[in-house]
Amino acid sequence: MSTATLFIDGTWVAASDGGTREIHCPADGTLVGTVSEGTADDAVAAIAAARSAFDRGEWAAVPAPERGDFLLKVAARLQERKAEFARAETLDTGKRLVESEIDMDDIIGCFTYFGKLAGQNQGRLVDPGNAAVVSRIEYEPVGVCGLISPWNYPLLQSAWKIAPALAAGCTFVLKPSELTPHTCMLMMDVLDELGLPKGVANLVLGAGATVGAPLSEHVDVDLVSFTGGLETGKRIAAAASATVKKVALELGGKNPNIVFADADFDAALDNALNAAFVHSGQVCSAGARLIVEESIAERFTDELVRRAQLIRLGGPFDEDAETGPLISAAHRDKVTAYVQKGVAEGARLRCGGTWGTGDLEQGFYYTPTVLDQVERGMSVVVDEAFGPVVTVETFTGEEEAVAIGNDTHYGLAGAVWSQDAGKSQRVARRLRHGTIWINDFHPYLPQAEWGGFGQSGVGRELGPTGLSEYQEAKHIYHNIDPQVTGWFADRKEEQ
Ligand SMILES: NC(=O)c1ccc[n+]([C@@H]2O[C@H](COP(=O)([O-])OP(=O)(O)OC[C@H]3O[C@@H](n4cnc5c(N)ncnc54)[C@H](O)[C@@H]3O)[C@@H](O)[C@H]2O)c1
Ligand SMILES: C[N+](C)(C)CC=O
Repeated sequence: MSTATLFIDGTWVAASDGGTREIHCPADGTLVGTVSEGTADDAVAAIAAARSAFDRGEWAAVPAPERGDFLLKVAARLQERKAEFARAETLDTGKRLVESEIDMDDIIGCFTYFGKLAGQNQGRLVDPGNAAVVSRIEYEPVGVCGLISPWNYPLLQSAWKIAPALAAGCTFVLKPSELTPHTCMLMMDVLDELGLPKGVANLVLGAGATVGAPLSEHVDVDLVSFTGGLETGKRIAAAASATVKKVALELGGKNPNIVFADADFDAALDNALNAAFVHSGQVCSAGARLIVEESIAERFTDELVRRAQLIRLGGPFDEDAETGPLISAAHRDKVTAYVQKGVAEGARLRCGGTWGTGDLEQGFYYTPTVLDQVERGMSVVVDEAFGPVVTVETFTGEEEAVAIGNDTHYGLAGAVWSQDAGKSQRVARRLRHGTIWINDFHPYLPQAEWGGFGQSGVGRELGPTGLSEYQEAKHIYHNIDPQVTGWFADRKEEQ
């Protein structure tokens, strides 16, 4: 691709200062491509294009069912180009090709879901209790949206924003992570080739503080929807408050995976590995906090450690590999320091805690890590690792399981493993997290809301609420038989 990789007002342009950035595959350091490194001026130009397109009203005026049809065409085109997209995602992130293919299926499912939902909510009539009044609620697009996404699921997390924004009739400026831009560029290509009016979809690339910040600060942006880390989320919410923007935040998690003694042992164990180590733990909902009932804890942990040591690390196209690298050297340093701090605080390192060796030295591999003998309050129990690190805590009985599972400032997701349906349901209801799986881990559905309690975020993506985030409810109250109210007397005779 050329370095004209910003998409502003329907045109591919280079950064205004000619800046570029090389993207390297984290699995082996190979050069994937060179893209434009946008400036703050580029972000402001993209906002202006989105504002002008919104104010012209072309996209919002398209009837909602037809906007939905457009999303269904996007889904069909993504299906046709699935292999190209999956390969690009894998090269940018280092994740296994099969994972990128699964992500593509989820992305296609997301566009299909919002495509069908778009035409379904045409407002509602309200009974005003007065025969002379027609009162109705209409849902209008919120306006210009700033969409900021992370590197772990670059297109998927962007799709969760793009699809409902377009369904609602909004215009947007998308800013993906500077580390993983390629699939978002391909997405703009699809939207453009399918004829989305110019200025409706805009893409800026570059560092968060430079091209991301204007999306939360600029007065012409009506909503900022952000997925990423807690500290960045706080900065975005604070910046957005100056113009009272709507803010949607999808942040991190420290997600409890609670295993009762009466769980199906093999299924719980296998899923505990998935929960913690899929995508090398770079998943917001990773089950990084394993909480096991005391009576089975030793056997469960021993087996977890044995199995974790068998996990095969490797590059995205290595068919024997089961999980891949971390995203960058800087991130691997962060995970390394995180584990070292935990050990210094008293956690016992049962396995992992090392970098990949041999061929893996070309990439940013970190071995699956299990820490036990941890205490509530230790940094490894409180903070998100966002790497292949799981801590093991123990409990006795339901009360303690719930207390430990809720002992976090986050509240994104969690799981309960038990063959006692009543107990699982009771515990699930009491856990303060946005998603609870019972006897499963990780599935998410486009038709089910996703988001966090506590400091895991504000608002919801997916499901009907995921569309409402991009809409304003307007009440139109029509008095068809206006009368003089007589509230203020007409004192003509006194004048
Ligand atoms: N809740 C969810 O659904 C969900 C999903 C995926 C990832 N996450 C979270 O994302 C985090 C990992 O992603 P990350 O490292 O890319 O996060 P990050 O916060 O570092 O970056 C996310 C995005 O924000 C941009 N950004 C950084 N500073 C900015 C600023 N000042 N203004 C505007 N934009 C700015 C970045 O360039 C990037 O595009 C983890 O904490 C993970 O849990 C959450
Ligand atoms: C939301 N999810 C699970 C797809 C990705 C989180 O990092």
